[in-house]
Amino acid sequence: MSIIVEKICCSRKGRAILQDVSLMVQVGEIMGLLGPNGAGKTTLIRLLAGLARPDSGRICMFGEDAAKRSVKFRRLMGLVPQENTFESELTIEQSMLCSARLYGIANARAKVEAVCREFQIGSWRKKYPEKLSGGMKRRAMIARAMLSSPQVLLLDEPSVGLDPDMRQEIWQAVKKLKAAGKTVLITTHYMEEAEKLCDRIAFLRAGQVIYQGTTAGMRQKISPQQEISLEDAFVALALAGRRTG
Ligand SMILES: Nc1ncnc2c1ncn2[C@@H]1O[C@H](COP(=O)(O)OP(=O)(O)OP(=O)(O)O)[C@@H](O)[C@H]1O
Repeated sequence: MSIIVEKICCSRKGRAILQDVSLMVQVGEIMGLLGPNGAGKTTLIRLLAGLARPDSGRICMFGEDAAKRSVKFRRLMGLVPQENTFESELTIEQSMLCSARLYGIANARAKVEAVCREFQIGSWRKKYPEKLSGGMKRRAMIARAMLSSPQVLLLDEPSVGLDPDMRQEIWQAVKKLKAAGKTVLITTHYMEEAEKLCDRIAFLRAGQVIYQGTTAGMRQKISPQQEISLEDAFVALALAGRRTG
């Protein structure tokens, strides 16, 4: 098992954000985190990345306990957050070189070359982030996260705000990660993305995992007799929460 999340509870300012969240992600799997706004997806990603601590529960990656905050744990995973994190005064290439040196990668320049080739980051790597489209930046962020050769990639809404063309490019990049045997956890509001990209999904609502399985399984669970779209299944699950909550 690549990621094990066991009974995680997390609160902020006295309010429960995640309640008893358990999740298992297999090695080489693309797992999608779905759910309405405010369900707790980003909070879970932040906990997995070691950027915040849960109140209780356990997170393990490849057998390494997150609570230990070890270098080994941090090196297991690469995080691609929602917002652009490239330095505005550095070119993409300079930023990548800085990251590679911070990671202590021996031949930093060669590694940057290799990931740029892998993720088709051409001559535009010499440009400053403000000159690049959202899709280019997002692809470069995925490439940068790969510099330390992590086993697990955490992608927080990687294709939000991108046109269909750019979105497909991001999907290709994510498929490359899977082909390389990486485990990917991805949050998304795009049902097409979940359907086309994710092996399995977990649906969060008000801080709880209420479904874990395939997208087909979720559609079937909501409407066993008649085939419905994933979007309709999503809305039904989200609305059921509003009625009971
Ligand atoms: N540091 C914090 N202090 C107080 N509340 C917080 C904090 N971080 C998150 N929250 C709250 O926790 C809830 C879950 O937020 P989170 O960003 O994890 O949801 P999400 O599922 O990623 O939402 P979205 O789909 O809109 O990105 C929200 O109600 C948010 O306001």
